[in-house]
Amino acid sequence: MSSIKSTEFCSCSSSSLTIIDRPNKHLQVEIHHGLFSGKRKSATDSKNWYDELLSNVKWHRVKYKSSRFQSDCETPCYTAFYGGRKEYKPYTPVPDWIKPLIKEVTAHLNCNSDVPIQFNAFLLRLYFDGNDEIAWHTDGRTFLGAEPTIASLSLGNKATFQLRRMHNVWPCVNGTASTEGSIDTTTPIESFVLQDGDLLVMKGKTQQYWHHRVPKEKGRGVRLNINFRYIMPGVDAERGQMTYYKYMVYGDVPIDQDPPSWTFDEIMKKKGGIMNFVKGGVKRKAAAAAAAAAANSVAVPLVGGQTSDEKPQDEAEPKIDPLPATSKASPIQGPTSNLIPDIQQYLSSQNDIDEAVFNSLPIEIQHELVTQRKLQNEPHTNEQTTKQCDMAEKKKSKLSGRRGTLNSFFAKK
Ligand SMILES: O=C(O)CCC(=O)C(=O)O
Ligand SMILES: [Fe+2]
Repeated sequence: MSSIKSTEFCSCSSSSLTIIDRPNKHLQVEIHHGLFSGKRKSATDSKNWYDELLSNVKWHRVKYKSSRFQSDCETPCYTAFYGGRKEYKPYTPVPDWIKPLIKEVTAHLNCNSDVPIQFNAFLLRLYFDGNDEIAWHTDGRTFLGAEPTIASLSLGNKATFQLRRMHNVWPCVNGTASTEGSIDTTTPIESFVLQDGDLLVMKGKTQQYWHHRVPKEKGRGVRLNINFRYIMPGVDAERGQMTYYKYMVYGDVPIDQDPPSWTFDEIMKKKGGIMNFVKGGVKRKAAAAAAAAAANSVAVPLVGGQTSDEKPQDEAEPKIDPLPATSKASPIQGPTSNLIPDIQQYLSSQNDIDEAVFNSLPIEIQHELVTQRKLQNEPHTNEQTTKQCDMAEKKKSKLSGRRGTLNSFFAKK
């Protein structure tokens, strides 16, 4: 394997790094903070990768029948998969637009590493909101090697990433899948908050001894994750690659057919028609605002579901305590502060509206909703002319047409 150590793109010196190295617990994790966020563009590439992903990726929500459970399953977040080994099928070449990002992540890790690091398989996840998740799992697989280096880039909304120690996670003794009984309850769960642009790296025996997950979190907005792995040639690699494509792309759709997929804009529409209101150019801001708003909201992990590229989870989730509150979202910032009383009144009167979701909406939609409420509630005075009433009625009916879609978007889940 040729060395790809390079300082060409290296920004190691200017990024802060958290290193967790606990050999007695077989835990080896690094977090390279804020490396690839929109705010801190790299020296060589001015693209905002969050926007690039939202514009370019076609996402899947994979459905498959679990033979173990004899039931229909759906992955708990949107997924895509690029690469693997060309000699195996299925194989989707890594698209050109994402190559500079991969090059940069790889170069960055190599300038901090004595052994050459390379990646050929890329798992992409879109967590649309706090109901999307990935449950406890290990990334450990024979075809990734005994001690794989797995890098994971977070973009957009912050999220909680947790690790729990296991006794028999991978490779499982006697082929028995890990169960609740295998959790090392004497070792506390590790929790990190991954922010926009953080690159988390798991190394050494971490996959052999630890599960990780991203739990559901109330109020979380759009988050993206790219997971960088290297499928080694040889034993099990072909089957392994097939498994990735099955659980990230095809599900039960045969590989000679096109699996269903959606762009981010289509997902937004599917989620409740918000794009009907958002004119070109504003949509990225809407997603960015979603990230910012939920970043300020209180993080409360809920109970997990099932993994996606991994086999369905076969264990009851332990309930974990809610995380401590960080900072509470302010109802609204910036030029619309004169609307604060109206907005507060609006939010307190709308039991079915999630405040974090409201805060993430473009300002003009916030205005529209508040105006809509005022129109509905304000009694007409005797002084009102017929013309004014007509106009108000017209506006009311225009807005109520939009209301259904917005309400379904807002509905607290
Ligand atoms: O979204 C994340 O941070 C983690 C994703 C993950 O664990 C995986 O893709 O295997
Ligand atoms: Fe993982």
